[in-house]
Amino acid sequence: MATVEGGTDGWDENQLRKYTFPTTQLQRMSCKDPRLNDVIAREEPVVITDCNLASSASHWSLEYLSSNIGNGTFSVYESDSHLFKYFDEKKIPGHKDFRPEMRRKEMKFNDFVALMQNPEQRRFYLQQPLNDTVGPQVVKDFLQFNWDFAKEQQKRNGWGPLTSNLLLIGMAGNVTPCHYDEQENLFAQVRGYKRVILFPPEQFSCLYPYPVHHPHDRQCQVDFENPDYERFPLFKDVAGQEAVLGPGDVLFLPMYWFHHFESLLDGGLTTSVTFWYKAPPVGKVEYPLKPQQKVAMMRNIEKMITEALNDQHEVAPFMRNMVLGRYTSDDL
Ligand SMILES: O=C(O)CCC(=O)C(=O)O
Ligand SMILES: [Fe+2]
Repeated sequence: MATVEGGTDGWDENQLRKYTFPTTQLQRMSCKDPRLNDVIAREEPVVITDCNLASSASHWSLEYLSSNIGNGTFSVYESDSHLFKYFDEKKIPGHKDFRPEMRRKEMKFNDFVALMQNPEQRRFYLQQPLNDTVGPQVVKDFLQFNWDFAKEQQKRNGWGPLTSNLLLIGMAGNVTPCHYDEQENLFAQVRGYKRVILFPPEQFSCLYPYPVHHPHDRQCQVDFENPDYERFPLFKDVAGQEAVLGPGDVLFLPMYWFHHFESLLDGGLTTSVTFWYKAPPVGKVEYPLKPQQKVAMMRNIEKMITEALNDQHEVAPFMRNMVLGRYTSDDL
């Protein structure tokens, strides 16, 4: 089989894309480190280096998967560029002029393998939740994930149920642009190297997520490769935390943290598996509110206004009327 697979023997700086904003290194910690539980409890991101969460999948090459993953269908995105900017298909009908930059195709795993071997300059990204169509060997690997570790974190932190394990197989250089999700995530890097850049929920105003009614809800509007500082002036103040995740690394990605992922340039394929958990139930509210609670509040208020107006074109003027000149300075 052609050597499109990612390696295991490291990476160098030239494989990272270049951006304008500063970053610091994200903390890395052993799962035996007594500080780890407190870090996760404080909802701080961390790279866990040795918890073997999905190590039983480390042999998931294309060849192995094509023989063992079964005959189910897989969602494979094709993009016009290296950017795979997610959109919510349910929100397109209200946005007649919306033209997604990527398309979803449903195919058998072997069709994806064929595309990987002869991509003809095209860009693809497989993103499919693991389900019960997988073959018995893959079920065995799945059962050997370190569920003890995952369940311990779920219990300790009061997370809700596991909702899905998304299998991601991406081509070198693919980018998932900056967005936030509404679930807790243990993100297991299985094969190849992926860089992640994170921004805390307090940087909401620097990152300018789309309106909630837009198909790109939860995604940042700012183009990291060519920021428009006139439209998005506070992007000048953004500062990230970054890490390169290699095989065996697990990122704890707290809910509402903004994240950008890139499969390293010239690094071959990358394979990752997410462990997404529902948020803990809302307990007793304590003040001051946490930044992520404020982001959740803004979403809820925006949703309520959008629903009540029943016409998304009315949302922007309504919000401007409410805020501009009345809440634009701290003096009043
Ligand atoms: O790995 C990627 O490209 C995107 C992953 C992601 O956005 C997530 O796990 O929430
Ligand atoms: Fe995400």
